[in-house]
Amino acid sequence: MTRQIDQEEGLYYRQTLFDKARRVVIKVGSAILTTEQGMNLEVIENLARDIVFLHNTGREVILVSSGAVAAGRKKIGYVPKGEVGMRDKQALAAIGQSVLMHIYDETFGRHNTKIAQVLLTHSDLSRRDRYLNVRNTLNTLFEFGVVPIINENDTVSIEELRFGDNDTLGALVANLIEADMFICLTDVVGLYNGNPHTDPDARPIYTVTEVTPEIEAMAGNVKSALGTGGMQSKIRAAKMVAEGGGCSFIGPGRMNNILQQLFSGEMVGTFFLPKTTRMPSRKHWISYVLKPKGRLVLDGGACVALTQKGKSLLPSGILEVHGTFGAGDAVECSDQTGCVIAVGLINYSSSDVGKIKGRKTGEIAAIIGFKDDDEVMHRDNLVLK
Ligand SMILES: Nc1ncnc2c1ncn2[C@@H]1O[C@H](COP(=O)(O)OP(=O)(O)O)[C@@H](O)[C@H]1O
Ligand SMILES: N[C@@H](CCC(=O)OP(=O)(O)O)C(=O)O
Repeated sequence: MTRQIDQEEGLYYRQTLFDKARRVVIKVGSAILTTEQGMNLEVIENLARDIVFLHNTGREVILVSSGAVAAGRKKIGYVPKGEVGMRDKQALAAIGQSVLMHIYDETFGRHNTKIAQVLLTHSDLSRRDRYLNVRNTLNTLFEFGVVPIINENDTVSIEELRFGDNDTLGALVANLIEADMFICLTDVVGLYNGNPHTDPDARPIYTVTEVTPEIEAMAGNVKSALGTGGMQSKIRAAKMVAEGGGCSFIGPGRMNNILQQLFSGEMVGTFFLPKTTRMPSRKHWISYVLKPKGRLVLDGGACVALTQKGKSLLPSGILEVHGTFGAGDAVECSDQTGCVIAVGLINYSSSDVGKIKGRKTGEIAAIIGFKDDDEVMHRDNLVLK
């Protein structure tokens, strides 16, 4: 049952948590960065001024900026016949990314603040060594007093292995650097209980104590003309951040001095409280960064062992193996109805699990010729869903 809180209590949490936030990730969407004519320089100027204000309070700030594809479209006057295909988007991002960074460099420069460009692909975060390396680089940029500006490296990203949207990328970056606050700026005032563009009765939600299926259902499958993820991916992002122990905010990117207003405790937009128990960073990475390569179907006993007794997964409880994976890959576990109950790092390849499923741990070596681990998935590498 979600805890309901009134406006006054919501305001108290907001003021306390914004005040305490030292590390902040701000994500800005294409919807507000562009106008009919080109890049929205007024919004970018406001944003830069606002970020510099935060930076000058001693906070460490990262900007995750969309807009490369939109900027590329404006630059070459690209008018798509239908939905813009992946191939065109990759080329448009290559054109627009430099336009975007040029504008940021000039704008932040006018406020005596230096910026850095960091372009990431999914594999930069899914390989643990690269993940930690990105963290080191961002920490070094903070030490240099520079504001990192991050985008997905769309031009070289492979369709099946993309973050897909910058809301997700922003949330993953927030967890990577253990940010206190993830601020998602968009073209609506916040989360409504229905799409405000189409539902006249839609009402704003000021505080979300927990991202429940009911909250997730508030976002239909709708987005702005230039946006990618819509409200759905923003809510999912807020959930990821909450699991990692951070707060999130979704609100109006066109509002003047929005960041200054937020940090002085104004009741604008939607504020998401953190979870009281923080998921350890490594488990968060397994759960949200890695893309599962397969699925195991477990019997009733194994489901109970994992979900209620905190046990590791042994071969005897596995009924079926789906997909092709190697040792070390992320694999989902489901019950017999297909409901996913956990995800974790597997110790054996799909062909080996296929051979040892339903058998006793003591039989592993005899069946496949070796035994590196008793468990197919160790509980330290396993996250319940
Ligand atoms: N419940 C909701 N509350 C607010 N906005 C919603 C809701 N459901 C869908 N939306 C849509 O989400 C859009 C914002 O997402 P998106 O277009 O991806 O923007 P961005 O480019 O900033 O990421 C809004 O313009 C609105 O049409
Ligand atoms: N990486 C893409 C943006 C992807 C994206 O998530 O867009 P948006 O929904 O506007 O935040 C770009 O720079 O155009």
